[in-house]
Amino acid sequence: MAFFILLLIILCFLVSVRLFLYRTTLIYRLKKWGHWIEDQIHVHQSLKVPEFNGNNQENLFYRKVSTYLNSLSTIEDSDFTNIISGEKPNGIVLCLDDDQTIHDTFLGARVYWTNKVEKIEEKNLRKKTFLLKLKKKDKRRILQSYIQHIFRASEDIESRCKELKLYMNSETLSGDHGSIGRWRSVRLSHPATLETVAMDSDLKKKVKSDLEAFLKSKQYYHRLGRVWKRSYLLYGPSGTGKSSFIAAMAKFLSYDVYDIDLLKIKDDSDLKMLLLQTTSKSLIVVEDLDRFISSNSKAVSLSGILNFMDGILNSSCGDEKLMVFTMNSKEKIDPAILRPGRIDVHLYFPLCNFNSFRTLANNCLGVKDHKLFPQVEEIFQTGATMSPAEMSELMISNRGSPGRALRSVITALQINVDARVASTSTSVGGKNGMRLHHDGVLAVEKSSSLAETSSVLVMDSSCSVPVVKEFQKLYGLLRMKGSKKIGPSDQYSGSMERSR
Ligand SMILES: Nc1ncnc2c1ncn2[C@@H]1O[C@H](COP(=O)(O)OP(=O)(O)OP(=O)(O)O)[C@@H](O)[C@H]1O
Ligand SMILES: [Mg+2]
Repeated sequence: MAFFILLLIILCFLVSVRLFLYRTTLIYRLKKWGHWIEDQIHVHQSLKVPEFNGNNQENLFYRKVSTYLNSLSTIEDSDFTNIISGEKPNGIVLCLDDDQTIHDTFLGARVYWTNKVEKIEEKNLRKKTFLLKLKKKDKRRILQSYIQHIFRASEDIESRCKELKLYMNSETLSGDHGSIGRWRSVRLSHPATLETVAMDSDLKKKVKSDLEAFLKSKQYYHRLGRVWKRSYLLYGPSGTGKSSFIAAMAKFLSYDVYDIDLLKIKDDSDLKMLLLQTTSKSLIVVEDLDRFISSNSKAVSLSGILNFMDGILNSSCGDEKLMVFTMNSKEKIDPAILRPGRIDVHLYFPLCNFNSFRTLANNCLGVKDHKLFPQVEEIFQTGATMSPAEMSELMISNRGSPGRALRSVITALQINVDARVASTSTSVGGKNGMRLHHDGVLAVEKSSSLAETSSVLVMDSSCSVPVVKEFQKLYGLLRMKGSKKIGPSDQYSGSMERSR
């Protein structure tokens, strides 16, 4: 009997010790000391994974390690860490703090990762490196397969929750000799998709299949000894969807976007440095190239731009890149810029026609057909037109009533016709077409007419100024009416975010 009582007392004691250990930090401290003692008796080796390599190119392995470490459960159990908001609403993501160390185990070996950050105050830069520390005896056994494991795990995570990024280049700081960390990124949140951009449906199909063919042709490009890249020129009047189309292409391909602001570039070598830091599977965008060229900026030379377009520079930092240039007009552009090989696909973005009107009516008003459609079609046949941006603005501000929205479109088109009739400018009628270039490259060219019509509308001040004024009056009127019915809480700015 006494034996059983003794056993019970011992059991109770052990349970209370266990409870005590687990309810306090004691067990945690004991484990930590155990690991510390073990670490002291082993020889360790350290390996650095810097963010940039010697040529200031981004080290792709650094990004993989970052994705991998931020997904480890040990980051959750660490003493402290950073919490940032994730892509999903109310979602959070944990990420390592500066100089924070966490551990990982692989094939029974314990390794340590430290997020080393060196601040260079005068250049306002942060030099980042991941430091891997592991036992020398484990190195030969696990290192190769551990690195493979990191690649596989990070690719898996990236494909599961790929969040597209929009990178923008920042100003060069005076005295800055490198371009480390000049790209600033935000989440690509532009809502446009290839489905929502109003565009001729055959053309959209051709662009889609061109993009898909590009994705599949890695072997082909390599066999030809060519850099795996493709260049698009998107040109057309303002507000016709060029920037929206870039965002749509990025989403379709699942590519990040690097939006290069040439005005923030110091010289040709600065442009080269920035390009070296772009990653593969990305869209490299230069908006309003015509405006930059006509500004006669001395910072970037024509040969700097041509080299960039040739993709020579990019070949050293991984390929699978799509370059996109936008222009309002390519008329005054040096033909060297536009030659095949530099620009593979020319895509013209026209002002609205009846088909694009139908797509916009469906997108903005949810209306596939309406009794006012024949009237709209008739007025388009007289040569009236306006940009999709203006048309969608009218529809969105009157979205409470499709009938009112369509009437406002008819009135705006009528104003446009009247202004054109009043104008002394002459324009020729016709249609836009798409054609295949002699080298088999898909090209959509503005053929004579509507393109001419649009250039008269956009560029001839004698008619565009009254049109703009009339539109402003009309928008004002419609907004007032709209706001009375819809109410202030339902106001909508009507303009989509630009992809910059
Ligand atoms: N083809 C289109 N289909 C759908 N929406 C369009 C289209 N064109 C323009 N829009 C709408 O008009 C707005 C402006 O378009 P966007 O910025 O893409 O035009 P852009 O051609 O890049 O103009 P800019 O030459 O002035 O930069 C966007 O919010 C977009 O919703
Ligand atoms: Mg634009």
